[in-house]
Amino acid sequence: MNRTSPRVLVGHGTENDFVVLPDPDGSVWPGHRLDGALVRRLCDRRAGLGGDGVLRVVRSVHVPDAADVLGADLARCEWFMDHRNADGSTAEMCGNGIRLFVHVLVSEGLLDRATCEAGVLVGTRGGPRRVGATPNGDYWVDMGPAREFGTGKAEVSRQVFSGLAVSMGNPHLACLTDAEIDTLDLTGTPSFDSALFPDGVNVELINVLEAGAHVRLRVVERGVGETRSCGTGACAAGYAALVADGRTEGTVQVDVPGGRLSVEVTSGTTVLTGPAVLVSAGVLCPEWLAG
Ligand SMILES: N[C@@H](CCC[C@H](N)C(=O)O)C(=O)O
Repeated sequence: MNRTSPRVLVGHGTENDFVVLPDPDGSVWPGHRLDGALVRRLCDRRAGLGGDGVLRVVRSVHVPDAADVLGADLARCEWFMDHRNADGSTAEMCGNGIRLFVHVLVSEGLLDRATCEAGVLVGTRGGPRRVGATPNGDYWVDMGPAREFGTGKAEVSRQVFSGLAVSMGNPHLACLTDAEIDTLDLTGTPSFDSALFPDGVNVELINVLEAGAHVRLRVVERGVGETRSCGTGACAAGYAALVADGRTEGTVQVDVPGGRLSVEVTSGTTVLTGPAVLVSAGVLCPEWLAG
């Protein structure tokens, strides 16, 4: 390995796992180098490092499309979460990824702990999001409001589920169901109404454990398949659980296969809180990169 081998980290938020590429000045992974094919290779669980997606840690000024999505907020967001799904597509937002992103900024010495505790604004393709550390080492993210845009259906595991269409920056269909979600086979690709979701959708299947307060969630993510957690999906699920309980505000505990998240919905916003874990750090082998 030589000194020019790109650094790489692997981590997760409630077992929604990511390959993380530190690239503060945008010189290691310019857009054309980190193309869809390379993202798919990195996320391959047998031939690559494995992950539900890739997070490039880069300053906003070095991301060509950041100015388009952030507008005047570009100057307020030093850092940009350049997120890719495992299939190479980009997504507007990633609630688990952004907590890991800020954890990496601190662990790489790119952000001091005190600033992080106060909360730091991070650019995403869904707009700026404030992220901060909690006293117990978890991270909170101000995800913005859950925006409802109708109702829809999806067919998963040969069953049709109805739910609320919710935008958390990215699209979700949050389906409360009495079907025991643990028994469902979620290996297939859901079918859904493409007029309601022209850019695809993340499908949440939700069992209510305590009305408006506690749910269990499984998610089939756009661009990935079933994951062990989805932060934006947890927010959509928490919001749908509150609506089903006749409320639009409250705190919902969301249990996912990979752990537990907390979602606090108020009239103006949604705050997601949960862990971020770094697993390993190293370099990519030039031979592997050369393909
Ligand atoms: N796992 C993420 C969501 C990632 C993006 C999603 N697959 C999409 O395409 O919208 C999360 O934690 O929110």
